[in-house]
Amino acid sequence: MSDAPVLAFRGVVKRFGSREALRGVDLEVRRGEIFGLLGPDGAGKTTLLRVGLGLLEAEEGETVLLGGATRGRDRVGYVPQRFSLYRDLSVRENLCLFGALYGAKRKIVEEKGKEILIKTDLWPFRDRLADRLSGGMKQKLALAAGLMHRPELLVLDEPTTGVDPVSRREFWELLYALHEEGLTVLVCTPYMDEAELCTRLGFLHQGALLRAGTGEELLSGYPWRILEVEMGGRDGEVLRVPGVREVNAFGERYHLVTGDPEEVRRRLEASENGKIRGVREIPPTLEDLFVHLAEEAS
Ligand SMILES: Nc1ncnc2c1ncn2[C@@H]1O[C@H](COP(=O)(O)OP(=O)(O)OP(=O)(O)O)[C@@H](O)[C@H]1O
Repeated sequence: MSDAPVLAFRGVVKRFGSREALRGVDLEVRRGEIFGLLGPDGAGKTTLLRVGLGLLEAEEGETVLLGGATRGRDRVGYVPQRFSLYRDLSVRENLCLFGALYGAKRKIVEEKGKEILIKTDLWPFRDRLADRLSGGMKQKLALAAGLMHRPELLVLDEPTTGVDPVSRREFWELLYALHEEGLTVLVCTPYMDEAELCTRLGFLHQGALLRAGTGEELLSGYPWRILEVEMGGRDGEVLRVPGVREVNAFGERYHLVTGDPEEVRRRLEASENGKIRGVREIPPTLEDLFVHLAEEAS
């Protein structure tokens, strides 16, 4: 049964009153992957994780955690979105508390805590109050707490939201190191750059899973081509020549979505717009794909 999914959702529907937060989600998270659940605020990511962990009950469908093992939840580490640690306890005290909650003996808890604090580079800060840690360190401590009972599956809800870029990178390096050691990871994020770090991805939009697959698989299904235009100034409107389906701004660079880049390039050149500094075709990104899927679904 080793290739049975670690977590499976089948036709899951979750309603809050008349609002359908999950609309028939089918998804499998397999052992050994870093599965990234992507979607904007309100897409249903947190709800899906909670249903998967049995913290919320779905109205329809089923979820199977670790093949339906009894006490399966004890084999999962959950790092919720909001900081869930005790601010008036030190880093080490927080970890010991989490370890004790899982019933391990004090000596084992302390040894395990030390090992995890070293692994997460928090050992030098072990006596600092949790409240006095930076945002990035708080998130690492929340992660450390989620590891205290040696889970097989680690579930993280937007762990790097509001964390600075350097700490975000460090956090992902840590996730990779844990993954190398055999941990399966399910992480949800609104950040497209983090999507590229996952081994497989699912796009959630208004409670529906639009697609799942590796980045490569997903991008191979993108039906359009992208022209990137460098502009001297911000004026995307002048780029709406015939043949352009969409204009997306990235600062002073614009991505034009089109089925015919050669024709659009000719038209832009013929327009003799002095602000256009350069036009080149680039491969579509996951962000281009997600915008496309979201529009198609709306
Ligand atoms: N306890 C609740 N009661 C009522 N509505 C809820 C509840 N929890 C979530 N919702 C609604 O369900 C939808 C999905 O919310 P969810 O928190 O799962 O989204 P999300 O993708 O995790 O976004 P965010 O990043 O904002 O948390 C939203 O419309 C939200 O308002």
